Amino acid sequence: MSRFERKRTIFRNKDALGESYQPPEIEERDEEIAAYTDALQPVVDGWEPNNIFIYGNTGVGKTAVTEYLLEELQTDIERYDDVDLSVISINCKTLNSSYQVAVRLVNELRPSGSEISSTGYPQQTVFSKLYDELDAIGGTILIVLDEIDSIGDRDELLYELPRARSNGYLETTRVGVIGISNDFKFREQLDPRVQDTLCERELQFPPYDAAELGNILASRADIAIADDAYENGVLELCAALAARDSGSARQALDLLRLAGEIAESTDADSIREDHVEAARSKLEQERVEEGMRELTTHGRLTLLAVISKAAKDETPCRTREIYQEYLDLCESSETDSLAQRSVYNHLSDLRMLGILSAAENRSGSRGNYYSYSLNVPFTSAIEAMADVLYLDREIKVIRDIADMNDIS
Ligand SMILES: Nc1ncnc2c1ncn2[C@@H]1O[C@H](COP(=O)(O)OP(=O)(O)OP(=O)(O)O)[C@@H](O)[C@H]1O
Repeated sequence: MSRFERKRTIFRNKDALGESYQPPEIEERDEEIAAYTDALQPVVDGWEPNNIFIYGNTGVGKTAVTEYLLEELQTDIERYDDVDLSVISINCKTLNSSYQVAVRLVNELRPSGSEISSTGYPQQTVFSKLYDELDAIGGTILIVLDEIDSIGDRDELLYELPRARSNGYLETTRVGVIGISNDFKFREQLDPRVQDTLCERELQFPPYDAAELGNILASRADIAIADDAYENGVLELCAALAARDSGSARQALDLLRLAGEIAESTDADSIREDHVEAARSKLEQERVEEGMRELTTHGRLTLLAVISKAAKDETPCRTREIYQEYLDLCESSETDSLAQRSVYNHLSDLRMLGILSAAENRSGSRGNYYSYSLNVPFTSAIEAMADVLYLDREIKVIRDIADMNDIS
């Protein structure tokens, strides 16, 4: 028997559950699509395009809907000879200033071999090069800037680009910017003049609920999963778990894909609910581990202090109690401890990462305070910690206490 053999019992087209797959149909976004279509109408009519700003949490279809609609727009517009549309899409994730975004755009537009270097020019020179490239193309150009918040406060390009024509930098070309972001604060932080232009049309994409995620999963499962290869209730469970956590279609699809992989690797004939549960705890653990990789030693010790309180069944608990636990851990691991204020900051970071949750309590004259709990299952948290912290003795004690208290 050969070592590698094809397994196709579970998946018909596994790529259809992957990140780069563009679904042929978009489910559950009719209202957003209608508003988006309306915002794009001037392109069809041959007028100056609107600048559009799309925002919403991660995984709610901002990119998928944009790609889908722009493809339809490009097809439909072929009927009109007097409109010449080009679309340039870039992801700004690794580009954290106007300068870098402008360089990337210039290089996207230039033939290979004549790209410009990413350093060494005055910003206005790069902008002028960009205008030259845009003017050379002519017609209408839509520039999609995904994860636009990465640009930070060096956002001059977002002010200049939409005004380039009225300021005489562009003669023949009409430019529209489509900015996409999952950072709600970004819009507020923009220079008001940038806000006015960039957010000419704003579209918010809300998180999906369980029923919507169920429909998205059902239509994707038709393409991705073999006939009869998932049991009743599996899609609903993936949808419910993702809806409860984030409302993200990406999370729901990831759960289904991983559940399928687990079913496949255990030679099951179909995906069952226990595969979904296993996938959930694996993904959760990955999320905790990913968050923890970013933490400093003291961030990890702070988290371990909360885990230790959870093992004793003493969460939610206040900063001061967590701090005491942290001091004990520092002492037993012979690590110099930080002041309470710093531990407080670590608790906030852990909360931002979604590893901890915090409830605000009112305590009358002494003001409000937070009580913290783990926001992930105890087992995922302690296992992830065991992988990154070399505190075998302390971790074993915490596990024993958790066993005694039936915490899992
Ligand atoms: N309404 C939908 N119908 C079908 N598939 C969807 C829908 N919404 C999202 N998806 C799928 O979910 C995944 C995540 O969607 P997408 O990348 O569009 O999210 P996003 O809002 O752009 O997230 P981020 O802010 O993280 O980039 C993709 O695989 C996409 O195909």
